Amino acid sequence: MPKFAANLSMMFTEVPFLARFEAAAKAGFKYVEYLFPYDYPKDVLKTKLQDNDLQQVLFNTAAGDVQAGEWGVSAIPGREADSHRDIDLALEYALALNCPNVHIMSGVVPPGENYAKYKQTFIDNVRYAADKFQPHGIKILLEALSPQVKPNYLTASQFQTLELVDLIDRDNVFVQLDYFHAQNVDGNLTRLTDTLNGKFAHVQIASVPERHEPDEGEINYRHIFDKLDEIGYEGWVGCEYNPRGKTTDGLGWFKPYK
Ligand SMILES: O=C(O)C(=O)[C@H](O)CO
Ligand SMILES: [Mg+2]
Repeated sequence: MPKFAANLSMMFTEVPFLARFEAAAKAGFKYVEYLFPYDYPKDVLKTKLQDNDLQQVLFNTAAGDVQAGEWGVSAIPGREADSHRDIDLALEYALALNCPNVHIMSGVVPPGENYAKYKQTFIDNVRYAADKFQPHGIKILLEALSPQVKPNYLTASQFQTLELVDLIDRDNVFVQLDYFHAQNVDGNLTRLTDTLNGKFAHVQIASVPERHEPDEGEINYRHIFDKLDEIGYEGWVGCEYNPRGKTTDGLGWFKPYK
């Protein structure tokens, strides 16, 4: 049975971020993920996890200058020092929060730029991270983002990310399989799951097309959850969706998994 993690960046937004840990625990979650921890001291977040008996299972490297259109810097040629700084900071937080997975954001490739150079820059920076994280047993996750969410992101297809994982060639680097993006770009989710089996180490879910609770839209998540059980997937499933209304009003789908 899948282990579900509440995504505190998108769920429980009825309350301030630091109150979402308690809200998620009260709703029955034992695991949490969120985009970025860096606005808060490590000990504040650690206390929130401990007080609510929660395990952190994922967060991202920093986004860069979002106002300027950045969404990760690790693929941007010339920004290697920023990438390594972000990776080092992410390692500090992962160790402090006992978090087993870190998603390294690649970045946007502006039209007309040299895609191959961005790709090689990302490969080199992820290898830097993989070698630093390896001794601590922390996994690195790479994610494809659909163009309607993040135009010109380094990878849009799960197959592009799978190629990166193979080229990077490190034992602790895996695909972050977000079924919302996978359905929007690749489809064929059952066979895709078979293709990625052994190469993905985190899953995220949301309905398509609305990115709401996994109990509506064109993906049959009951089937997906059974598929994950069938292949023996032992990672977490991040609930990275925008609730239709009040978060707790939309948790009927979660009841059988508490
Ligand atoms: O956007 C997503 O699906 C993610 O999981 C990243 O964390 C942020 O782009
Ligand atoms: Mg995602």
